[in-house]
Amino acid sequence: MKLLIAASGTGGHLFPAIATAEQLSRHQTPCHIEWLGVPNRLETQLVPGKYPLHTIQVEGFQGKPGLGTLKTLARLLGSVVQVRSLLQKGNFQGVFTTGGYIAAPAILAARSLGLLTVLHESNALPGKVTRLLSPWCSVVAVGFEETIQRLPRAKAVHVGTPVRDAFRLAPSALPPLQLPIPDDVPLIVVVGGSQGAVAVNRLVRECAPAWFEAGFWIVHLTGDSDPDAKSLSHPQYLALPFYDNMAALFHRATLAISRSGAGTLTELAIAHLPAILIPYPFAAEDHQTVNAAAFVRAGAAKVFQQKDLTTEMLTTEVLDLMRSPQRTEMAEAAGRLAIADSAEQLAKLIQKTVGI
Ligand SMILES: CC(=O)N[C@H]1[C@@H](OP(=O)(O)OP(=O)(O)OC[C@H]2O[C@@H](n3ccc(=O)[nH]c3=O)[C@H](O)[C@@H]2O)O[C@H](CO)[C@@H](O)[C@@H]1O
Repeated sequence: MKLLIAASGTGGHLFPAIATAEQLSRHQTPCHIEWLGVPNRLETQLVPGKYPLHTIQVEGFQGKPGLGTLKTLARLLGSVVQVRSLLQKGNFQGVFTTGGYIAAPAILAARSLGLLTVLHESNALPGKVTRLLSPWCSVVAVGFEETIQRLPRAKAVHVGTPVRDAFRLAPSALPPLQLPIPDDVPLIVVVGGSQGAVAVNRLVRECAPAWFEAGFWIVHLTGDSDPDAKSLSHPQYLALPFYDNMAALFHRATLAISRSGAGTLTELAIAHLPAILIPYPFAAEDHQTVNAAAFVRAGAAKVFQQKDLTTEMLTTEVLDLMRSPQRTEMAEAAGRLAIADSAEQLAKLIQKTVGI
């Protein structure tokens, strides 16, 4: 089988696609995979060397309809033509996409050629492209069970969201050379999605002295756009713009303070890690709040809106939670949400749908 994977932009779109691609490559009948992305996005760092990467320019529809919308529409049509030609020349049999802007030309081009298309939607509240184009897909795999009801015209199946291989293997210890953290200390990990979260970073730095005093250590993944990322220094504090070995870090951590992107939530569940969630307030249609609500309902996390959360509130909440048996219950609840074999399920679905 020859498959085009259209996944672009953030870790939330790319890591599940890469995990699925790796799973497909393990199949007895190997699957030839090529990638469709956008120039200058994360895929240009993660994909080359693994799969041939084709890039096109795409953008989303923003704001009120007007001249800008017409230009975007014209560009979308242009990109559909480009993807059609790629699919035809390359003799691809199907398309797999993890949604977002890149999914629109990929699904439309595949559909216009009668090719089979599998879409994975990791968010509880499906994005615009998913809502609009899911009825055109052969099958839509969803990360949250509740999403099925939000896509009444699609053939939707709940498979969870695939995670990187390291999350599915026995947990490895944190490499002491990368993160020298004593074995017996309580550890808070702060993560703002694949791009970091400047507002959360600021809040955490203000709360940190009280947490250090309580004996906690902090690993702070700041992202690379925080100008103050290096402003805090303490023996119990390690700040990094990005860290790869999230599986080892989440398995070692006692509590996470996190945005509520679907990728991170899935990993928190697999690592049985309780969390304080602060949804990104500017995420499209506030979808991170809907993701977080599913974890709160399950008892796996607590959620605070950024606009309501003060330094005092977060300081106390963390101190209380780190000392409370409620954390264990939250960890168990997180574990119940985990679908560890999501990549296998999704790879099988693609194989069945596209026909290898
Ligand atoms: C701002 C925004 O709109 N983000 C969206 C984006 O994901 P975004 O990439 O922001 O967030 P996710 O939580 O889905 O994924 C982040 C991924 O990056 C990894 N990571 C993060 C930091 C780090 O140092 N190292 C590392 O490996 C995390 O472990 C995770 O796998 O797409 C997701 C899937 O549609 C959405 O749910 C998110 O709401």
